[in-house]
Amino acid sequence: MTDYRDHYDVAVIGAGPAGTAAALRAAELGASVVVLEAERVGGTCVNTGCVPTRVLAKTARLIRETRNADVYGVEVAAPTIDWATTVARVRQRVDRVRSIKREAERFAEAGIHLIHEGRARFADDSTLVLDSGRRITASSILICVGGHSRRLPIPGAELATVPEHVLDLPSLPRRVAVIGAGNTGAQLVTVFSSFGSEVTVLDLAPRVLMPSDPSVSEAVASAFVAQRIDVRTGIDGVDSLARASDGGITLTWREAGAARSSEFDAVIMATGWPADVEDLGLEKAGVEVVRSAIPADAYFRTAVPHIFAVGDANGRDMLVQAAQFEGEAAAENAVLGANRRTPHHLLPAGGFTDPDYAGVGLTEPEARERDITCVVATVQFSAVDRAVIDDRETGFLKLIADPRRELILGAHAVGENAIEVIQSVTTAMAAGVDVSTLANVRFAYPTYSAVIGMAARALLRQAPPA
Ligand SMILES: Cc1cc2nc3c(=O)[nH]c(=O)nc-3n(C[C@H](O)[C@H](O)[C@H](O)COP(=O)(O)OP(=O)(O)OC[C@H]3O[C@@H](n4cnc5c(N)ncnc54)[C@H](O)[C@@H]3O)c2cc1C
Ligand SMILES: NC(=O)c1ccc[n+]([C@@H]2O[C@H](COP(=O)([O-])OP(=O)(O)OC[C@H]3O[C@@H](n4cnc5c(N)ncnc54)[C@H](O)[C@@H]3O)[C@@H](O)[C@H]2O)c1
Repeated sequence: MTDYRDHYDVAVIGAGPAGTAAALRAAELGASVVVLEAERVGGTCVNTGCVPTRVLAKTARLIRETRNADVYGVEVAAPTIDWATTVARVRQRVDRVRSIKREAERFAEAGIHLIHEGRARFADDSTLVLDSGRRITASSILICVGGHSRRLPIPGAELATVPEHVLDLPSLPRRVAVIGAGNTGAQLVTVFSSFGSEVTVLDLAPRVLMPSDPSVSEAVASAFVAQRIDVRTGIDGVDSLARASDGGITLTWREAGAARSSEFDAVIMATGWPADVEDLGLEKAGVEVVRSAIPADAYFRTAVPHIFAVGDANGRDMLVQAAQFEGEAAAENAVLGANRRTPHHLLPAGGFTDPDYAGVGLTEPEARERDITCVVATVQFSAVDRAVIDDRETGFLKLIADPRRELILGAHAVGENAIEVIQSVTTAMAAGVDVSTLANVRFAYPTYSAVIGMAARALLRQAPPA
């Protein structure tokens, strides 16, 4: 039986990517560490986020490829989705990924106590109380609680499905509305459209994937329209959901000053990701919440210096790769009293729509705001042999560099393997590779990453700014 203590050097609330990385690093530095997890270890990413979404994206890819197989002389019957099997496959892959991550075993091997006794809440700035009643005190507390989806505060919101519960839909919906065209919503749009559902996507923002480079938003939205997805961006607001007489859901929204409504079998609300702070008792610890997240400084310290907010909880870069390096840095700052920061400008990210998209670094508007003379080159996938060979000509890579072409400031891609292409550019950026070195790298033939060399050479060909 585990011999739990009353006091630890470090208490970590949440065993997602942030909490796991933080706890392992703190233990490596010699701290006594406890991890308090209310649900399954692994957090959003593996249980309800990235991993299930990626399995759905693979399923979507399979059905699209099967539909086109006859072009290659492969004769197959028109494919359809067996929803129960699709859901079972997602769950099976999630379990398999969980089995290789082995968080609980790694904690045990590192001497970390993992306590599963419900949710943790602050009683004061050094004391946490679990649902079971157990009290834990710690010299440093790392809040790694992640977030949860947001239901709009409108009548009938309870009829909507939030992204974490998409797999609980009883059957594949014929008509789907996705509210919110961020990373989560856009990917679900592609999944359901590929599965054969009629999809409408609505967003208050003027374009899909609003934080991405505008060229990415434009390309993904054009592809959606070509796939007969009803794209409604820049709407004035969503008003209500109501049960329709046929058992469906009537969604009412305002657009261009007029009220509109339509019926759907499922309405998915992918409208944001507030931190999971509602019942955390933060006020008892003197920690504030601003715009649904816990403000933290560059070293992840909250206003209370021995309490840190890490990963999705601080609302900064809600990505696994950010959560992990923030967790490690925060652990070092907590245990060693260090001031370690993290390289947030080098965070590649993307999603599996049709076509895929990805980006790293500054968008073109951000780069131009800093220096209007920055140089930009875009190479279309239709000029890349491998993309033509594979019939994947839709897409591009955009590279942005400083006027002297010494630094790559950003890279944005749409198309097949966009994320892998962007990852290679990220490696070059992390290594401080200048554009002429990148232009001279040899790329294997025929590859998608060859587009990187082409874009680098295109950047060099541009006239220097006057
Ligand atoms: C649909 C979807 C797809 C995504 N796809 C990607 C992707 O492809 N790539 C990517 O980089 N990111 C993706 N993300 C984002 C990614 O999942 C998050 O950025 C990441 O999981 C954040 O890690 P975290 O440790 O901060 O929080 P979480 O992973 O959310 O973990 C928080 C943990 O804290 C626990 N907890 C919360 N409150 C308490 C409490 N009071 N007491 C005890 N335990 C508590 C929770 O149970 C949970 O296990 C996706 C997100 C979603 C929703
Ligand atoms: N592949 C990935 O890397 C990945 C995947 C999913 C999520 N994430 C991350 O998780 C976080 C949450 O992502 P998300 O997509 O769930 O949320 P988000 O906040 O990024 O996007 C929510 C979208 O909903 C829209 N919206 C909000 N209120 C609305 C309303 N009333 N009516 C219509 N539209 C409305 C917003 O304009 C926005 O476009 C983000 O930081 C994201 O980067 C990453």
